[in-house]
Amino acid sequence: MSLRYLTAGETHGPQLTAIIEGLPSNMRIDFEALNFQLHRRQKGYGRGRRMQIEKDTAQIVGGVRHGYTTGAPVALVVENKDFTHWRNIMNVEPIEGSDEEKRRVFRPRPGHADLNGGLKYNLKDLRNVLERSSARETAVRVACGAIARQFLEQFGIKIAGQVIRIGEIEAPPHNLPIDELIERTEASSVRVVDPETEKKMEAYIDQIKKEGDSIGGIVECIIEGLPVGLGSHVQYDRKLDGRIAQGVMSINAFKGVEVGIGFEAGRLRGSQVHDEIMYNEERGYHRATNRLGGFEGGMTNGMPIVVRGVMKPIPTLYKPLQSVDIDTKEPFTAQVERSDACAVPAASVVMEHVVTWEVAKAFLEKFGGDSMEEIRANYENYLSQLENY
Ligand SMILES: Cc1cc2nc3c(=O)[nH]c(=O)nc-3n(C[C@H](O)[C@H](O)[C@H](O)COP(=O)(O)O)c2cc1C
Ligand SMILES: C=C(O[C@@H]1CC(C(=O)O)=C[C@@H](OP(=O)(O)O)[C@H]1O)C(=O)O
Repeated sequence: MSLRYLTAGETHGPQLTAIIEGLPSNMRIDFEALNFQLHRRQKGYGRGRRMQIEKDTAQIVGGVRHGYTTGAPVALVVENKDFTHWRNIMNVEPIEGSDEEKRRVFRPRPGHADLNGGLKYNLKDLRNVLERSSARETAVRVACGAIARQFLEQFGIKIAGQVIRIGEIEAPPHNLPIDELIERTEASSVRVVDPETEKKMEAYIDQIKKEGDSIGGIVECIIEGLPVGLGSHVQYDRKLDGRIAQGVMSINAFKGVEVGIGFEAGRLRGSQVHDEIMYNEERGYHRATNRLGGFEGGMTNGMPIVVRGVMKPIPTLYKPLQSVDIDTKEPFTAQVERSDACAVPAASVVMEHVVTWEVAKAFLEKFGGDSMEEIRANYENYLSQLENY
């Protein structure tokens, strides 16, 4: 059985819930490290008032005893502190009351799931769509990814993320080692390494917000320390780069994904793109460059994985866009819900964990076992196979 999870819960409901299946037994869970990742997702310049209300922590309610997994499904919940303000609106019982009291949404917001979901599920209160389509759900996706991260870290694998662009402001390229990249982006309000860029991005977000507008950007995830051969060329749905792309595209507001130099590969010649193969005693097989972002044939090639995703601007604007009232069919401006102006730094943390999840899943498929001990033995055996190749 491969690693998988499902989530449930509404953005203004009592909590978000996730069930993870397929984790091995005897894996230590570091609760502090888990909550640190949730905290990282909440930070970031440009977020709205909701993030001041929430104090995300994951409570594990199944599958872990005395700090170690048992091999049973792991269940976890993240509370919505904001629920206290929405208790009546979100009530599962039928309630009397006007549309206003129920906060019924009937003017769909362009760029959101509102209208498509209303039509598809035959829901006349679009709140029944937006409650679930909200990116609030990414809190538990990060929690699941944070557990996957702890699993991979036990094999010396390191994961970093950074913001590459917010609107017109691009972060200058750098060649920092991964530990320094992690340290520098952690200290930045917009998850960049360069303090000058940080200042520019903050001022830019302030300006966009003042104009009642929103802005998107580009984020990058890097994973180092992976062995050759995660994923497979033999079947379309085993190609790990393909699975990562699906994961990234499933994040709210993500409109594109690229691996390594990505779309740039359409402009360059073969001699400028492919990574030449080298060998020496110390490193074994390796590549002179890493333009293909750690993948050939849907498999890892031992170089760091480099994945980028593009996030569109937040759809809810304080100067709302044209829409239609679903009762009267009259033109109207869309309903304004409280909103972020820019969530690109937060989205970079989400993307890290989504990519990490796919990598952990592929790792378990390759070295699968029911306990950490069994997986470690399989892993070491494979490493010696590689060494003797
Ligand atoms: C971390 C994060 C925070 C977000 N915050 C908001 C927000 O405050 N307001 C909003 O309108 N959209 C926000 N979004 C984007 C919407 O959730 C998303 O655009 C919407 O659900 C429609 O999905 P789609 O853009 O993938 O088609 C956020 C997305 C992410 C990843
Ligand atoms: C709650 C989160 O993000 C939310 C994502 C979101 C959306 O439409 O996607 C809309 C906003 O929700 P609200 O209308 O309650 O302010 C964001 O705050 C979160 O990231 O935890």
